[in-house]
Amino acid sequence: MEGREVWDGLEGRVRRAPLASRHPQLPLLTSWDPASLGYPSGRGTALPPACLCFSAGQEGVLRCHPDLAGRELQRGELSAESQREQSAAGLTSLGAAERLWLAELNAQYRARFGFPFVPAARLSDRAAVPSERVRRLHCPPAQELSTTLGEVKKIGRRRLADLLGSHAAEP
Ligand SMILES: NC(=O)N[C@H]1NC(=O)NC1=O
Repeated sequence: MEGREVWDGLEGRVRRAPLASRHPQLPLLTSWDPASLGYPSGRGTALPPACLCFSAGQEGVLRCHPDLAGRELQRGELSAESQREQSAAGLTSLGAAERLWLAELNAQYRARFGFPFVPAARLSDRAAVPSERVRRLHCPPAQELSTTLGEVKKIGRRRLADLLGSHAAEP
């Protein structure tokens, strides 16, 4: 199957599926590897709209992500996917003190790097999130950008696997 056909087959589902909170296709498209889903690889460039999102820049992709246990969660504005992921990490049931502490860490992180702290929440938990954030706060910016893009790929891969009912999300 050609990449174009793969895209045509997926497009309807992708358009309907919010794979990021505010910009539906971004994490999916940053992470889409046809081979991981059993499609032929090496055809990525045949997925035309897929690359357009990069015009926003890599940091732009990261800024689409809501803070963990942040304002969107408090206001009930998370996408169903983010809600599930943050819930899986135990972040939807924090006490007020813990929430305030995380908000402070979020703010410090964003002030240093210019984008939100993004871990794949489904692979983390309530204890690991703050300690990982403290650790990453001290990383060099270029390394942190690369780490964060890697996390976005993990999020997108898992959301896509959910969407397709696939178990091809590892790692
Ligand atoms: N900031 C951040 O990591 N947001 C997210 N991560 C994740 O797995 N789901 C999110 O909403």
